[in-house]
Order: sequence, then C-alpha cells, then structure tokens
Amino acid sequence: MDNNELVICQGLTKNYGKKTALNNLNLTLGRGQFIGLLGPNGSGKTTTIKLLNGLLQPTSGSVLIDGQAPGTYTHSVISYLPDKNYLNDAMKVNDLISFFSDFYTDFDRVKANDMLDSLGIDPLNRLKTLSKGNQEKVQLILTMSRKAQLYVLDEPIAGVDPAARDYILSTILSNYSEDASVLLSTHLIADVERVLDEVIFLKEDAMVLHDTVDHIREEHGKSVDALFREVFAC
Ligand SMILES: Nc1ncnc2c1ncn2[C@@H]1O[C@H](COP(=O)(O)OP(=O)(O)OP(=O)(O)O)[C@@H](O)[C@H]1O
Repeated sequence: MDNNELVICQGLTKNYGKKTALNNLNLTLGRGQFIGLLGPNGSGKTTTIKLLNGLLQPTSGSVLIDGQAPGTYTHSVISYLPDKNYLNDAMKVNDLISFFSDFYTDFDRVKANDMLDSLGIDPLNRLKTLSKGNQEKVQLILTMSRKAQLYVLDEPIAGVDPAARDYILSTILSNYSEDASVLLSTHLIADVERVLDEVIFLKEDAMVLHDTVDHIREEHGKSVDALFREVFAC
C-alpha cells in the first residue's frame, strides 16, 4: 500500500434488506485533502460515512483506513461528527470539553477553548440552552480539536448562518494538520467549494464522479455547484 493512501474502499456495498444504499464503491483518498462528499437526498452519503467509521458492516467489499479495517485503531485516527447530536445536551460546554479531553488523548483543550472564544460561545452554557447553529458549532469544535488523521463530518454546517459559515470553514481549514484529510458531506456546495480540493458525486447508490475541483473547473468551465445542478437536475 502507498503510504499516501489514507482511505481505500474496494467494491464497498451496503444493502438494507432489498434496498441498495451503496453499490460497489471503489474509492481512494489521499492525505492532506479536503474532500466534499456530495449527492442528493438518499444517495448514500451517510451510509458511506458510517461504513468508514465501522458503524455499519458492509454487505460486501472492504474499507481500509491507514491500512486497517475499521476497529480500535481506526477509531483512534478518525474524528467523526455525526449528522445528529449524540452528546448529552444537559452538559455544560466546558464539561463536554473535559469529557473529550479525558476520552481522547489527541484532544487539544486550548485549541477548543480558543475556537469557542472566537465564536463568542460561553463555555458555561449547557448545550441544550444554545441555539441550533451554536450547538452545531460546539460539536464541530469538539471534533476538530482532536489531532486526527481523518476528519469525517456529516452535514456540519447546515444550521449555521451564512455569515458564520465562512468563518467556520476557515477555522476548519486552519486547525488541522497538513497531512490530515477532511471528508465532509453537505448540500451547501456553493459555500464550501472554495475550500475543497476534491469532490465525490454520489447518484442514487453509486459514485459518478471523483475529481479535483481544479480539474472540474478546467474541464467543464463551471463551478462544482453548477455542475452538480446539471448532473442532478430533476
Ligand atoms: N436503516 C435503514 N434502513 C433502510 N433503509 C435505509 C436505512 N438507512 C438508510 N436507508 C436508505 O438508504 C439510502 C441512502 O441513505 P443515506 O442516509 O445514506 O443517504 P444520504 O445521501 O445521506 O441522504 P441525505 O442527503 O438525505 O442525508 C436511502 O434510500 C435511505 O432511505
């Protein structure tokens, strides 16, 4: 295996009963890349993300993260933000920080507090008393304050107001190490595409495109957002 290959999916397939959610995904992701996982509702983004995290077992095919099948090692190198809140929202933000700090040896408490401070979130608040957008920001900060090899973010900015999105994307970008990669699923393509290196398009249950953003602009002469609207026009 090439050491630059952080994620390798081979023939990755997931059926839920008779429904195929992901069909024969062959995908390699390198290190140091910011990758957008894009596709309409129900195209298999969350399924792919859960397979990478070992939360679902593939029906067939395989996943390797840094050369290992999902398990204890891969959990230690992936920092994952699920699409739904999984934290105890009765906890205060600073208690959540302590919890992450105790649980993850790679968690950087100073970084987390700096990001909270710059977003104006008081760590003495309980999570459930914050607005939806601010709850998302806290969860993203907790996820990005680990020193992981791969950050997997499932719809991280859907509830965040447009003015804060830019700041958050810059924060995400400036706060992970150069050789780590970020895989982010989103419907907000126009907002994120300026920071993406690569994109993956999922259509129904299959990957129909995996390319660099620069190459897409060169080859198609249009933005990723415009290409997405063309490929997925209803
Ligand atoms: N637990 C489940 N049981 C049965 N079908 C499921 C289950 N989870 C997902 N599916 C189906 O698998 C397909 C892919 O779902 P998935 O959640 O991966 O899509 P998605 O691209 O993340 O969608 P969205 O953009 O709406 O979040 C959909 O048709 C969905 O209905």
